[in-house]
Amino acid sequence: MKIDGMVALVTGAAMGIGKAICQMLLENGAKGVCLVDLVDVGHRTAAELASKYGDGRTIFVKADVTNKEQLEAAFVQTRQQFGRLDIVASNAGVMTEVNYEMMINVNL
Ligand SMILES: NC(=O)C1=CN([C@@H]2O[C@H](COP(=O)(O)OP(=O)(O)OC[C@H]3O[C@@H](n4cnc5c(N)ncnc54)[C@H](O)[C@@H]3O)[C@@H](O)[C@H]2O)C=CC1
Ligand SMILES: CCCCCC(=O)/C=C/[C@H]1[C@H](O)CC(=O)[C@@H]1CCCCCCC(=O)O
Repeated sequence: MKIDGMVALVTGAAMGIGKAICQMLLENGAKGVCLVDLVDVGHRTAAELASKYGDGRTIFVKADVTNKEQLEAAFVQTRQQFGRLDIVASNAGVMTEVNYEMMINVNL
């Protein structure tokens, strides 16, 4: 897939598969990537990717994907920062037997 110049938003991007998706997008020419996650580690991940792939190509928005207002704010900030939004990777997910409702809300 040709992604030169495209802008992406990736949820659950602070670590794991989400972080790897961000790396893949940046390596393949994405103009910018918005990392969305509810943990502060996302700040460090965005900075690490910026130092590797170029300043101005990543932003981090702290948001819980189950919170409509926070998630919408992430979409708005992405468009404000990069001027467009082409790709959304809905990657955030949890697996827990303790809080089934929360698991469904995050994963769906
Ligand atoms: N690792 C695996 O073997 C498999 C993973 N998956 C799916 O792939 C996705 C990523 O998995 P991993 O990278 O292994 O998980 P991970 O646990 O390493 O990373 C998940 C990220 O999602 C974030 N997150 C969790 N709840 C959130 C919320 N409410 N709002 C925003 N961010 C939230 C976490 O803070 C974390 O940074 C998940 O959806 C998982 O269900 C599916 C099958 C297998
Ligand atoms: C197949 C189990 C792999 C577990 C290794 C792992 O890294 C777990 C990651 C979880 C992450 O923290 C959030 C998740 O949802 C991941 C677990 C996904 C498990 C899928 C199991 C599918 C199946 O039952 O075959």
